[in-house]
Amino acid sequence: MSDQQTIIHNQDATVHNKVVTITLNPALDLTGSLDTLNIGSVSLANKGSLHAAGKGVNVAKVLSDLGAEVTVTGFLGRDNEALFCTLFSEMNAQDEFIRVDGSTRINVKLVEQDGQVSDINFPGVEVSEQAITEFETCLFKLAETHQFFVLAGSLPKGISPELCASWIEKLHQLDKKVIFDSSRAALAAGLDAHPWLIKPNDEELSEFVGRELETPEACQQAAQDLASKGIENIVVSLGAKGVMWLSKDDQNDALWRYAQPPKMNVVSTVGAGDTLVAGFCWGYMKQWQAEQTLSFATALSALAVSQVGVGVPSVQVVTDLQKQITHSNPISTNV
Ligand SMILES: Nc1ncnc2c1ncn2[C@@H]1O[C@H](COP(=O)(O)OP(=O)(O)OP(=O)(O)O)[C@@H](O)[C@H]1O
Ligand SMILES: O=P(O)(O)OC[C@@]1(O)O[C@H](CO)[C@@H](O)[C@@H]1O
Repeated sequence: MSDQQTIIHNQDATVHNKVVTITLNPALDLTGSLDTLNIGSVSLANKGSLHAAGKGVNVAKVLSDLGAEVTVTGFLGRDNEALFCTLFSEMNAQDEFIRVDGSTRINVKLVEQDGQVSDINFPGVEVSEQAITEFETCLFKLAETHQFFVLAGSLPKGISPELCASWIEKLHQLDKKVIFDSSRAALAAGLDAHPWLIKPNDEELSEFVGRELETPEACQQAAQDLASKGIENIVVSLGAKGVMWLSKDDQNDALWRYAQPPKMNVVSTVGAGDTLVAGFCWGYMKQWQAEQTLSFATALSALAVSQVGVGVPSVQVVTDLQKQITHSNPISTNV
């Protein structure tokens, strides 16, 4: 890493320990483990679990395990909030979720013995105008005392992609670091709102650019097209193949870094992307050098696939895994 890149990565002098995660459409994840899923007939689950989740909640759990002071917000159904409240209290998180009428959705995750996961994600509760106003007040109050915001997951009924994008833009105008991880229309609208870091997976990137991305070079080209929108960090996750990260240096040159995890014993990949996001956020909060952030986040996410649900069972295991991450040379081109 050149001195200049180190300076760019470390340009914020303050070390941060506080972060806000925003989950507009949280979920209770009902995970069932099966030998094989029989589509169109009966499948028997060997075991099951129900836990509080949703992308931003998962990111919050990982950051909290790492030692961050986490505030969680978004919209939560009043009728089945108990598992969320228990989790937030275990995490010692500040609960700023706006309560809305109805029940938070239950998403079904069917994990087969070979690690393949079938996700059935439901739409979620309807959010009223009044709840939106309450949320906006809460969000911009939190902006008075926080620098890092992670907005992750899909949108519930009542929140348009444009409204979500307007929150990202406003946080950007306030000079906040917004990490944005969504998909489909929400991702498309949010990309024009100057998020500071995005983490599409290769499929989401392909859907956004409207073409197949069969090689790392094709993914890189698509990400470079996005960089022209003024997004500082584009992290493309590639499942078992690892991570590609595009950032810019002072000369407006694109700088690519790549990290590949070792082969893992896959139990469930649900939440691996959220764990990667949390790892990047933590590296920035701790002002680590870029290579350290990348290898840590990659190791953290690789470890996540060896368990059901998210969380950091041992930082030592992450550190050991970090030593097994391989990197290719960064590619430097003009954006
Ligand atoms: N089979 C695997 N083996 C090792 N590491 C993995 C595996 N799958 C995922 N990872 C790690 O987790 C990261 C995120 O995974 P992935 O690209 O599947 O994200 P995602 O599609 O956003 O995941 P999610 O299921 O949480 O939405 C990868 O970049 C990689 O570092
Ligand atoms: O419908 P969204 O918000 O895109 O995704 C929701 C979700 O699949 O994401 C998490 C895993 O990343 C799960 O905990 C949750 O069920």
